[in-house]
Amino acid sequence: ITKEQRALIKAILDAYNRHQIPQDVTKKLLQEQYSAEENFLLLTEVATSQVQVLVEFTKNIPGFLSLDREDQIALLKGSAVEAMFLRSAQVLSEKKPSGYTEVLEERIRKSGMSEEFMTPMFNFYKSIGELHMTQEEQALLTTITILTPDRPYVKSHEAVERLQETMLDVLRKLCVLQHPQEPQYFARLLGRLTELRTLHHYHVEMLTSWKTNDHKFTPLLCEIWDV
Ligand SMILES: Nc1ccc(C(=O)O[C@H]2C[C@H]3CC[C@@H]2C3)cc1
Repeated sequence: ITKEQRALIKAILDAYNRHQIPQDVTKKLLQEQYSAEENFLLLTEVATSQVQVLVEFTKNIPGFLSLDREDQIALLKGSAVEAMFLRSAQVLSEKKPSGYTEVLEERIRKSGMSEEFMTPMFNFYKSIGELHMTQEEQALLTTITILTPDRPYVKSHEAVERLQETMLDVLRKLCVLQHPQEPQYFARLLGRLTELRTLHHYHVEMLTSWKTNDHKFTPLLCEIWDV
């Protein structure tokens, strides 16, 4: 790993750790009473807060702000769902003593979300948990998801691809260093990105079913997901 790559890892990890869901949102998850309506409202708050965190994190990805402005928006809109599930999977798989993960899982299960969506989502959470990713790997994998060149409406495909390749190169080297006994570890991480895309598809259906049952979204969620 070169000096520049070490600096890149540090910049991305700092940004990833600096932008987390605010305490007041996680506290609410623990305190509010349980009902499908209340759980849905809390999930809406979690999702909204995760999108805000995602936007702030993305702005700190070295090179992102030098991309074409419209492409920056296209990348954010195209990756929001995947970055959100990646982050919530990482949060849920850290068995924190705060009981936050159990409560979030409980509220997700009782939020009026359809069964057919819940199963793939919790399978994904489990598969992320089994990887025992380091903080750097989590931050880099999220960055790679955001810098996916083939999102809808991305114009300068090559510019995004160059940036993503830089991150993929760093992650590959990091995996070799941090998981020497698992030569396939890097490939397994990238395999999670494929699983994320199927979740993305389920998510669109989940949003539509919530919308048709007149569930309220925040303006930010409506804007980022065009609902
Ligand atoms: N009004 C909405 C509420 C929640 C979501 C959502 O995607 O929730 C995700 C955030 C994390 C908790 C459930 C999943 C993972 C979308 C619209």
